[in-house]
Amino acid sequence: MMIFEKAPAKINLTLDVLHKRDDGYHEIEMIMTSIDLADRLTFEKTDNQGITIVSEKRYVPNDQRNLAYQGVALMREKFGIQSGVKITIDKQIPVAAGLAGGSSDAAAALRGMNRLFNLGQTTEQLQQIGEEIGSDVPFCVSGKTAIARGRGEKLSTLPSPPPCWVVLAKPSIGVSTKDVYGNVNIDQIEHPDTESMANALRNKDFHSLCNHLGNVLEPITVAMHQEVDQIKTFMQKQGLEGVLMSGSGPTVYGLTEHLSKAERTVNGLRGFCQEVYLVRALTD
Ligand SMILES: C[C@@](CO)(OP(=O)(O)O)[C@H](O)COP(=O)(O)OP(=O)(O)OC[C@H]1O[C@@H](n2ccc(N)nc2=O)[C@H](O)[C@@H]1O
Ligand SMILES: Nc1ncnc2c1ncn2[C@@H]1O[C@H](COP(=O)(O)OP(=O)(O)O)[C@@H](O)[C@H]1O
Repeated sequence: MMIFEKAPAKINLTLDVLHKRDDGYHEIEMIMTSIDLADRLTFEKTDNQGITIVSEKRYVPNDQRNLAYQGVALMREKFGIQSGVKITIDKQIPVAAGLAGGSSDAAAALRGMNRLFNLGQTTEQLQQIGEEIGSDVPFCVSGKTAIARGRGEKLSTLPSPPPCWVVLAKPSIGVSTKDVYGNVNIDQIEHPDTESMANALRNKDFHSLCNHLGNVLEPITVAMHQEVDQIKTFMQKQGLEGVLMSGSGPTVYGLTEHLSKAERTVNGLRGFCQEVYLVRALTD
């Protein structure tokens, strides 16, 4: 039997840092939403006892560094599963981009193992297991739209955005999430208005949504990499209604209701940025 799981990317509509915790992590409050850009994974039992990863993309790790591998390994350990598992990953989400591609693959692995071995775990139970792998994994188990607190693992669902186009551009630079959080200066933060964003979603108000986008990590990543600002400025000049960096970056996204505007922006971005995508927000 082969199990198929789709693993969508996320973008941050808001990301606020509240304070630094004693465990070294930051207490955050953020609204995330899934987008129609997804990896595709399959899971099947094998006769040997190991975990095998097959991917056409050479930059996807094929051992325990892979978050999907970690998801399968954790489920095998928790439920005493002896059988080997083969994972295939059709990687579509750019890596180390602020789009939670690895976390979404890990979440797909938890769902996939649950189905492959009939483990009967609820979404909440899988989210709890996901916490052990990474802060974004619990959200990715169910995806859609949610506000996340704590380290990112305490979730409440929200209505998804009204239909819109999402233009994504990832400059070819590497950003370390650890370094970005390390440069947060709590006293100088301009906090996003998270409650107004939640209301914009409840009211399906696209313009209010665009006006309340905010990410406190954005100025930190911009200070390290001016390419991020260059993309932001370009998207704004093209008239995209809301423009923001996702997560710790470096991917920048722009939102619009108008396909022609989105396509024009994509064509322009391709002149100076290699990784550009045009997708839709996932609606309820
Ligand atoms: C910024 C966000 C927003 O969604 O996403 P991405 O940019 O990765 O998409 C997340 O908070 C990224 O969480 P995640 O990718 O799981 O980070 P982890 O590997 O758990 O942590 C990497 C490092 O970042 C710092 N870290 C992470 C999360 C957090 N709430 N506070 C922190 O201080 C810690 O120093 C940690 O060692
Ligand atoms: N299945 C996977 N897909 C992508 N990256 C992975 C995966 N497993 C582990 N990684 C590693 O995780 C790191 C973060 O990748 P990713 O989750 O794409 O970034 P982000 O959290 O910024 O969106 C990268 O260094 C990558 O090598």
